[in-house]
Amino acid sequence: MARTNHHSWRAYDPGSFGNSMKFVIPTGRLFYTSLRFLDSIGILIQPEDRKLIFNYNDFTVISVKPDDVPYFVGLGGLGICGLDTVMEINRNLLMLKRLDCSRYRLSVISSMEYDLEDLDGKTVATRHARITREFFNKLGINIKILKLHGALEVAPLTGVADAIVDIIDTGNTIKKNGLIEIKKIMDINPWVISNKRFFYENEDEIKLLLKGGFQVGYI
Ligand SMILES: Nc1ncnc2c1ncn2[C@@H]1O[C@H](COP(=O)(O)OP(=O)(O)OP(=O)(O)O)[C@@H](O)[C@H]1O
Ligand SMILES: O=P(O)(O)OC[C@H]1O[C@H](OP(=O)(O)OP(=O)(O)O)[C@H](O)[C@@H]1O
Repeated sequence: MARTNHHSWRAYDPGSFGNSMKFVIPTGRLFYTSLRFLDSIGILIQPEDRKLIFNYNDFTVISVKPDDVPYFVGLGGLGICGLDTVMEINRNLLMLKRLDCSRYRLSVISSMEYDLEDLDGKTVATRHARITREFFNKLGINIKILKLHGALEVAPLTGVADAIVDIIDTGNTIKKNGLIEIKKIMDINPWVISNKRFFYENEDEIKLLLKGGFQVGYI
């Protein structure tokens, strides 16, 4: 297929490996983790301030906001993304390889020593509305969800919400703000993910690229 501009998804043929394979990585905390992983499989990217698209041999590496990685990978190619983001945004992707280099957890957090049942009828603020709804639904606990985009810790401290569902890494943020982890919902590792069609059309090459020995699974 003729390829006029390999930066454009329109010109991208997910069925053909090799000639400019897309690898979508997140900006933010996982950016350098992603570059280290790419380095380990032979894709050497030199980061540059404000630069979002990088080329290395047959690869085009594209950095987008973490929440947009599943969308771009859904169009074709491979990517790196936190498990929570895949579950929140697009579950129709393949989880190829778990990267054990770093780990977060997603937890229910509040300023009070609530039991989960105490949150029945209360408001929970989160960026992870889908995961939060499913978690409380499974327990038969009715909550109102307030969708916020960051600095969630402010919500229980100002009375805007009774609890939050948010990421904990070192625990410094909740400690600094006098908040308590009530219950862990899930551990979050970064994963190498793939568009399904792209994977099955290029399975051997991708396995070789990722050095094999990994499980292909659905969530
Ligand atoms: N150490 C980690 N382990 C696992 N997943 C991570 C880790 N760091 C970040 N993530 C993933 O990245 C997502 C967004 O994290 P981050 O805090 O980097 O976003 P952001 O602040 O919106 O990014 P940006 O700085 O570009 O605005 C998380 O929801 C999680 O999926
Ligand atoms: O346990 P810690 O190591 O303190 O990390 C947890 C904090 O990190 C994330 O926010 P981030 O820094 O991405 O900023 P945000 O609030 O704008 O999302 C998360 O939402 C917590 O606020």
